[in-house]
Amino acid sequence: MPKVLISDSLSPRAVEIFRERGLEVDVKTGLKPDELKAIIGEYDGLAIRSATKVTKDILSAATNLKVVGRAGIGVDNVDVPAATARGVVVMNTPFGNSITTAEHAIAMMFALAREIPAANASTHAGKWEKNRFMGVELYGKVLGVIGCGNIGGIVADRAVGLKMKVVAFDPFLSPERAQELGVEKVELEDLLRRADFITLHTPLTEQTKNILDAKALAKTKPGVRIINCARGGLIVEEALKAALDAGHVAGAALDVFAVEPAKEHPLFGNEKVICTPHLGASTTEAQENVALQVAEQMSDYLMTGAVVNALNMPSVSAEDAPKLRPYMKLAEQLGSFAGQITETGIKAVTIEYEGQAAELNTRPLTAIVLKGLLSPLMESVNMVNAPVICKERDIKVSETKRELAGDYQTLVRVIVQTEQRTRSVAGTLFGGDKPRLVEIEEVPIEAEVTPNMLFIRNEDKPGFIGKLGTTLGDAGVNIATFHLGRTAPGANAIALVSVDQAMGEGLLGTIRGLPSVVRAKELSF
Ligand SMILES: NC(=O)c1ccc[n+]([C@@H]2O[C@H](COP(=O)([O-])OP(=O)(O)OC[C@H]3O[C@@H](n4cnc5c(N)ncnc54)[C@H](O)[C@@H]3O)[C@@H](O)[C@H]2O)c1
Ligand SMILES: O=C(O)CC[C@@H](O)C(=O)O
Repeated sequence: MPKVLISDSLSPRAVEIFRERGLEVDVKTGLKPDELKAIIGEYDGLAIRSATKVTKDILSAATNLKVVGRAGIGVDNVDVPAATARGVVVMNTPFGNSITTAEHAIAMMFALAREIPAANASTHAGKWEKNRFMGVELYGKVLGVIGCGNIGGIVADRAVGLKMKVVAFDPFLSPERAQELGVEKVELEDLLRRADFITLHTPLTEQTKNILDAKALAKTKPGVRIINCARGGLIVEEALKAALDAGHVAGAALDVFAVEPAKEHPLFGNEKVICTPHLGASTTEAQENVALQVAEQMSDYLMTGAVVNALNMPSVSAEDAPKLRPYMKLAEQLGSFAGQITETGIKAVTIEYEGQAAELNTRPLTAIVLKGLLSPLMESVNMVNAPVICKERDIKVSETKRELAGDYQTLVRVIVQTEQRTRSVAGTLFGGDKPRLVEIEEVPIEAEVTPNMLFIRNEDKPGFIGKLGTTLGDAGVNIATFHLGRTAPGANAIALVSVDQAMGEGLLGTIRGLPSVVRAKELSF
């Protein structure tokens, strides 16, 4: 039974769902990195929010870990490349807290416009400072949205409802989506110059880090108010302090900080600054949503192989997972076969899907072909990191799909182009779920893949089969099955022999020395 650790505070719904789905679950929050490292090896899944840092070091001890599930959006607390390298799927819940976070940004904007926190504190202190707090209306003001994805889009929609004019900077925002939202797509400089309020909703990336630095802040409209409910590193906090102190920025509302938890900060105590402790996603509804989603996604993956919302792996729906299962086996066998008969550097791989196979979600199949292909050539390859390894090594990967599959209702063919030649291997499913090889290097054959196999390219001449059988028999190697194929009588032929044990280089050398043998290779699966 797969075992999951919940290491941050998640809604109790997550525990219920894991148990209902037949998983064992432990809840251990507030673990120090060393404490997490000491126990992570026991778990197949790790469910987190933002407090747990899933570092390379933690992952190095995660010997059984298959999936990290982030109950939320940002995965900047997970070393995704390190997880990918170890074959750990990283999932998030991209929509579960979007409305809640957008509402927090809108609440922050109202709070800034009317200085509600300071007025509240003053009134509680019995001061009744009616003349001290003079706010501004939102009506008719320009809101600049930096990052107009899920959350930015909801903020823009709400702001349009408040009769604000919304301008958005987001290189990936399509003109159609901008029109649909009723926002004007602008460049960053334009946004900075025009906005009365600026709200940030991008992920923290190399491009967005410090997007509001001293230079950018200097270009903003005097009296601008800034809201950040995305990530701390988007604003240079010292530059913001200087702009507030100079009176250029009228106010800032921050839910996120460069270093969290932020227990001390140069902006704390400043009346122009409103702070919340990363509460953007903290509503009952959002926490139920993300806990439920992450538990379901992780359970699906661990119990059925379905993949949803993964950042480092193609999606596989729960409906597709059982259909794909026999194909996954076939695809891995084909990839492994091709990898084992390939002797020189791989330049390109083409995976052809024909007939029924062409109608499937082929991305996971291609990923597992690549895993099979690379496994004989290097260590620690899995279907999560195999596509990345191919990219890093300039191995061009392509897929083709065809409706008709010749003699077969369904066919997968792997074509590997090396520095010297092209090799191919194809297979089908017999009875819908039994993988069979049906073509090797364009020669038709019909064989089941078994743990130990001998692949021979030979000249189609009499006497070859007898000599091979005698050689294997003399070496005490039992033949389980023997498959032959050729393109025409006397032409190039292949033999694929399933044997009951590994053979070793000595015996293989003898086989290579037999008349008619062009090439012999021992394969293991
Ligand atoms: N405060 C919180 O509790 C809280 C809660 C949820 C999400 N978040 C943060 O909010 C961020 C946004 O979430 P989302 O669901 O809207 O993500 P999203 O992926 O839907 O949207 C992000 C948008 O940023 C845009 N973007 C990327 N690079 C950009 C750049 N260089 N300049 C301008 N725009 C750029 C993208 O095109 C995308 O449209 C998350 O990454 C997360 O860090 C915070
Ligand atoms: O889990 C949280 O409270 C914060 C979540 C938020 O930062 C996110 O990226 O989804």
